Order: sequence, then C-alpha cells, then structure tokens
Amino acid sequence: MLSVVDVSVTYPNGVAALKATNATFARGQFIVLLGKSGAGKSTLLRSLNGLVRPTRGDVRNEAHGSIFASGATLRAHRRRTGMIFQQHHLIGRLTALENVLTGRLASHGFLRSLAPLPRADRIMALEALDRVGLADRALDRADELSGGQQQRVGIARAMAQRPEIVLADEPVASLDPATAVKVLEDLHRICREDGITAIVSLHQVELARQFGDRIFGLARGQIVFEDGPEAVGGIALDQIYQTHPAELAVAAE
Ligand SMILES: Nc1ncnc2c1ncn2[C@@H]1O[C@H](COP(=O)(O)OP(=O)(O)OP(=O)(O)O)[C@@H](O)[C@H]1O
Repeated sequence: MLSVVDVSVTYPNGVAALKATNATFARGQFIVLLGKSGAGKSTLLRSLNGLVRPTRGDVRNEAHGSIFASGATLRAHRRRTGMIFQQHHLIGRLTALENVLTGRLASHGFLRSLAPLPRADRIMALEALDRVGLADRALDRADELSGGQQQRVGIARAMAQRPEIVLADEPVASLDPATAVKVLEDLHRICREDGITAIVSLHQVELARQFGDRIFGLARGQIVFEDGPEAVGGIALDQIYQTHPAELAVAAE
C-alpha cells in the first residue's frame, strides 16, 4: 500500500501543482491517473518516489512509513519502485540488454556498479526482455528499435529492478493507438503476474477503462474522482476534464 497524506506541492515559481491531496493506492492494483494537461499527474507520480518533495504532507508506504524518514529510507523505497517514462529515457547507443541492465544498478553499491555486472544480473535482464517479447533484439542498439519496442525495453528495465511498485508517466502517449494497447497489455500482464502495484497516467479514457482496476481523476491539483473503471462515464469525465461535450467526445476516443 502506498499513500499520499495531505500532500501539497508548490514549485519554486509559485505554481501550486498539488493541493492538500489524499489518496491510497492499494497493493497489487493497476491504478490509472486521468486528467487534463497540467492537472498534476506527473507531479503526483514524482512525489510518489520522492523525485519531487512535497511542500507539505507526506508519502507513506507500508514497509517504512514516511518515505522521507531518512536518506536510507528514501533509497530503499526507490529500489522497490520502478519508473517508466513517456520518452523511454533509453541510451540510444547502448543495446537493449545494456539499457535493461541499468535497471539492476540500484541493487548494487556505487563501487560495485562500476564493474561489469554479474552473470545473474544479465540473466535477469534477458528474462525481463523475454517477457516483453524482445529477447531476440537484446543485442540491437536501442535507437534501432521502433517506438513500441523502445517502450517495451523501458518496461523491461523497470521490471529488471524487481519492483513492488511501478510508476508510469504517460507510457504510451507517443505511440500509435494499436501499439499503445499492445504495450499496455504487456505492462498490465507483468504487473498482474508479479503482484506489482502500478500507477499509470494516461490521456486515453478508453485505455483507462480497459486496464484500470481503479481510476483517479485529477483537476487543478486535486483528486476530483476515485472509482472503478465502470464508473468512468459522462459526469465523471466532466468532473475530471471540466470540458464541454464536444471536447469530451475527443477525450473519450
Ligand atoms: N518543475 C516544475 N517547475 C514549475 N512548475 C512546474 C514544474 N513541473 C510542473 N509544473 C507545473 O505544475 C502544474 C502541474 O504539472 P504536471 O506536469 O504535474 O501536470 P500533468 O497533469 O502531468 O500534465 P501533462 O499531462 O501535460 O504532463 C502545471 O501547471 C505545470 O506547469
């Protein structure tokens, strides 16, 4: 279980990106964050692994209580939390396998991580690539892969970390609709199989309905909706997107 307790985030430029937000993310669920651009989804995700430090309030996990209790607590929380980004953040000139191996670095001390990683890590990384159907591309450079394949490498890198929680910030926003579904299917299946809690921001309402166990809607830095996917209908979308019917039709596509 992971929760934010009364979390506010005000950036140094004065933008209040999250306002006294409370939310509990149940263990093992696939949770989707919906909201307009600027609603605060990325800020919430980044607070959940301490990349953004709340101005007020706390982030708690069941293992440690406050993730900010000490430097060691924050590091332990980050080790158990994998991140997946919209633009993959892969190193193009490295192979798919080498990129996935960077997911193993956090499990080793700094000095150890400067030397080649042990065989066991390479096997774990290969297994992670295999689970996203890319074992045969392990030795190809990341920048030679398609967008969908690159995002699968991003998923494999997060999984090689053996996380308990995965935070994914618009992981399919730059993919075509058919590829987006396939990539989310992979992410969803692996999280189910491994009992991983996934918190995923998406722009596509249909994908949220298809994959989410629980949907959180954000608007102007606040959670304005929380319910199951079946409840994501007209009124809920209006609350989340605060839009006119014509815009809702576009959001629902
Ligand atoms: N590092 C930052 N410094 C200052 N303001 C920021 C920073 N990051 C985000 N913001 C602002 O905080 C608000 C929330 O942004 P955030 O990125 O969390 O929203 P979002 O819902 O993820 O949007 P998008 O869907 O466009 O990624 C916005 O007004 C944004 O401009």
